[in-house]
Amino acid sequence: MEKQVNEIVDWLRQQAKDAGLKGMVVGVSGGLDSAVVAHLIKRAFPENSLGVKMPIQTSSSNLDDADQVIESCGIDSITVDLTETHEVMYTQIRDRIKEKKEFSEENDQLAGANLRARLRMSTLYTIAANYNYLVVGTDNAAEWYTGYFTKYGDGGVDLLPLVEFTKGEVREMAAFLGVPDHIVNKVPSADLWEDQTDEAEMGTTYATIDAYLKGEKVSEKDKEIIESLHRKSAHKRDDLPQFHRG
Ligand SMILES: Nc1ncnc2c1ncn2[C@@H]1O[C@H](COP(=O)(O)OP(=O)(O)OC[C@H]2O[C@@H]([n+]3cccc(C(=O)O)c3)[C@H](O)[C@@H]2O)[C@@H](O)[C@H]1O
Ligand SMILES: Nc1ncnc2c1ncn2[C@@H]1O[C@H](COP(=O)(O)OP(=O)(O)OP(=O)(O)O)[C@@H](O)[C@H]1O
Ligand SMILES: [Mg+2]
Repeated sequence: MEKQVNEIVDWLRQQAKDAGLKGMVVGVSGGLDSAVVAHLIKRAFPENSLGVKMPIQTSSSNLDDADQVIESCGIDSITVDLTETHEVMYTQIRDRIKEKKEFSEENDQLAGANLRARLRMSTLYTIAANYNYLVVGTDNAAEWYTGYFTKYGDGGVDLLPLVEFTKGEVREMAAFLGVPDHIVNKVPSADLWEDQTDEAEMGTTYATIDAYLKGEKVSEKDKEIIESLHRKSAHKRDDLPQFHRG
């Protein structure tokens, strides 16, 4: 694992150099993937890395976990509470749609959830612009393949250092880097609504997606779920946006 970590750290430094920028910023949720990225950017840029906590009705236990991640790698940090921003913005948007009597109860939860991810993206880019930093994303191979991220939200980043690593490999990397044990073993959650878990929403497990990506055999049903998620999210991985060419 040391070799992979050193390679990523070198790559991060090279990316900053190529961009003519000084360092990197990441959102720290208290989850596994951002814990690993926070450790990696702190290693790459000890004096020019920043972890940003951006609670939106976030539980105190996730906030504690984010603090523990920050402490475990010693990264400089900042907190921008977006709870009120989200509330004001989403209420206003919903009210205008409701006036037209076109509000969808069915789509409400996901629409509000994706707005959370996009407010965090805007916050990270605003901070990056101040510090002359790049914005680092946390997607791993399983999330990228299945499109389990918000387009222009947590998917709206400059670099994806973990995109070739399975969730299991990210977990191993976390243990190697000294991420606290209970975060290494935490149930993955996008934390976009109460009790959300990635695996319940996707309808399959990370272990299964990891196995599939490594070319191992998985059940026909799991294969169908994974391939369907992959197909439906192709637009998120393609060159963006699609151009009309006459
Ligand atoms: N074929 C197509 N060509 C071009 N664009 C297309 C399209 N189909 C949809 N779209 C556009 O994409 C939008 C839908 O995509 P998107 O907005 O991303 O939304 P969607 O994929 O529906 O939802 C995001 C998913 O990612 C999960 N997520 C989000 C954030 C963080 C995490 C996490 O793990 O932490 C997980 C979240 O729980 C949810 O399952 C549509 O509203 C439409 O604008
Ligand atoms: N409350 C938050 N504060 C700061 N950043 C956040 C917050 N919630 C989500 N993010 C950002 O969105 C990214 C996507 O969330 P995701 O849940 O996939 O990753 P994670 O929480 O780091 O790990 P896991 O998938 O194991 O929960 C996070 O890695 C983080 O960069
Ligand atoms: Mg999470």
